[in-house]
Amino acid sequence: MNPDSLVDWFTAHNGTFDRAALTFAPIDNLGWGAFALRDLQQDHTLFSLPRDLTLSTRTSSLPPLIGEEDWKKHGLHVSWAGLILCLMWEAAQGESSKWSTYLASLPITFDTPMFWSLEDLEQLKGTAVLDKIGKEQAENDYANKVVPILKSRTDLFGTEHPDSRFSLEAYHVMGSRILSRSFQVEAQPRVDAHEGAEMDLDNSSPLPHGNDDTENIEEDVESDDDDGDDPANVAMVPMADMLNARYGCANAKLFDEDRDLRMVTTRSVRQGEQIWNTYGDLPNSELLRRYGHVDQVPLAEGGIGNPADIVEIRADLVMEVIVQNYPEWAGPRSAERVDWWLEEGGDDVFVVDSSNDVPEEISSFVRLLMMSAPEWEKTKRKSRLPKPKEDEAALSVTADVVRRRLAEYPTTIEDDEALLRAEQVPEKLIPFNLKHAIVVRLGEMRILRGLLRGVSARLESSRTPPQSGSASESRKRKADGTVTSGRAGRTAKR
Ligand SMILES: C[S@@+](CC[C@H](N)C(=O)[O-])C[C@H]1O[C@@H](n2cnc3c(N)ncnc32)[C@H](O)[C@@H]1O
Repeated sequence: MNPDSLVDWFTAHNGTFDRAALTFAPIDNLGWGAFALRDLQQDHTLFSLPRDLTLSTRTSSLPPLIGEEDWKKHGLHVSWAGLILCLMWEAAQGESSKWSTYLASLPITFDTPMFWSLEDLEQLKGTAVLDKIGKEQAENDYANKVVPILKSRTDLFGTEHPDSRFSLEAYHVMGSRILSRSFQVEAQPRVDAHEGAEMDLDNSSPLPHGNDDTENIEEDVESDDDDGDDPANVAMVPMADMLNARYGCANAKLFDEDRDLRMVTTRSVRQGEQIWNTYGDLPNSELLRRYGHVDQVPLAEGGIGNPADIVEIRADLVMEVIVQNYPEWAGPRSAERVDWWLEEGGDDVFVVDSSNDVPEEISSFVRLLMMSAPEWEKTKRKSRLPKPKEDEAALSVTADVVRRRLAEYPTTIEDDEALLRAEQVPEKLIPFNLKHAIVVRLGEMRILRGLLRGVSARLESSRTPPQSGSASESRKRKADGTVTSGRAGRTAKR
């Protein structure tokens, strides 16, 4: 990559670039990055570009050549297949494409799990990454949408199949470029009443690419009133995609104006400082999946990690734990209740953050599965998810779920900490992918351990014997000397 020729190309196509304000330089393990050449005030425009210099299905020369009817007939308006085809098409045009210098500057290799070996992927077991890589879905799209149009329009794509410019490999490379570098750019900028003419690209972080999102995109494309995920809004934005991002470091952002897009400083920047965009302060699992890197910054509680880390817990694991470990608590017809939960808008995955609190959705879901038959009938009639309640049932189930969840990782926290400690010896450098996998799973396991500690402490205090003699306690005392505690009536020996 030659940043000077990129800047020359950019300005020759009506982009503006403040050469006195910023420059690009390579950085160890981050690729290229932007740096301030002098002290900059907040609201300084670093560069700007006209909308027609972005590369999307709206601006590429390919869609008009295929025609709207055929484009839709091949499903190229749904998911990223059409945009990926546009990128392959523009790259195949060589110098005659408006974007040739830009496309030539983009990476062709990636550190994302999409390109990992099966052995490396094993190291991600238990994390939120594995189910979301989307390789199979991308390959289905290629086979079912792209190959048929390649074959039916030999006047455009030639007769040689597979042509390396339109191969599956090229499809994955272009998909990964979109995944790690694209922005959400709407046809007409939204007017933000508070910010006047200048509009913040709220979704300016690059969009995800993969099978998990494809379905959402499909739904949104079909819905007239919400085009938030419309693939036509996904665009490559030359120059804006040269900025790196790190948790809490953002000092610049892309703004969408009537005629152009502008990269503007959002706070003052000192000479020599890196200019950081934001990718939305994502957890390491998402950073790795989309961008192929992880963030490690100093944490408030000590050590390093990513404060945005989260852990996903599947609702079916919670149900499994209740049915297996608490059959006496489980209300009848769990499967019917789960279906109802999903129909009422409940999630099938619960998100745990680093607050050590039981997510309200888990408490609500546990209540639903444990309520008596009459309570269940009443809840159904009201058509409202149960109010979350962090009682003994929710705490006990959560503790068991967390233990089960921790067992899904291939290692323990202690194993991974030992691996990282061993890396202090220079000749014991951990291979790149393994290091990333360790950082992702360690962040997740620490969140789970924090939650388990918090839940165990709260359970312990909820079981502390109350002052004797209260009327309600004597009502709960049983003849066999056990005392029921909590709404689910779990017994505890005194
Ligand atoms: C939008 S591009 C940014 C420009 C990129 N560095 C380049 O050389 O073209 C996103 C890519 O930059 C790299 N990157 C961005 N932020 C990073 C960070 N905090 N740590 C490591 N790599 C980072 C990752 O490879 C990511 O996929």
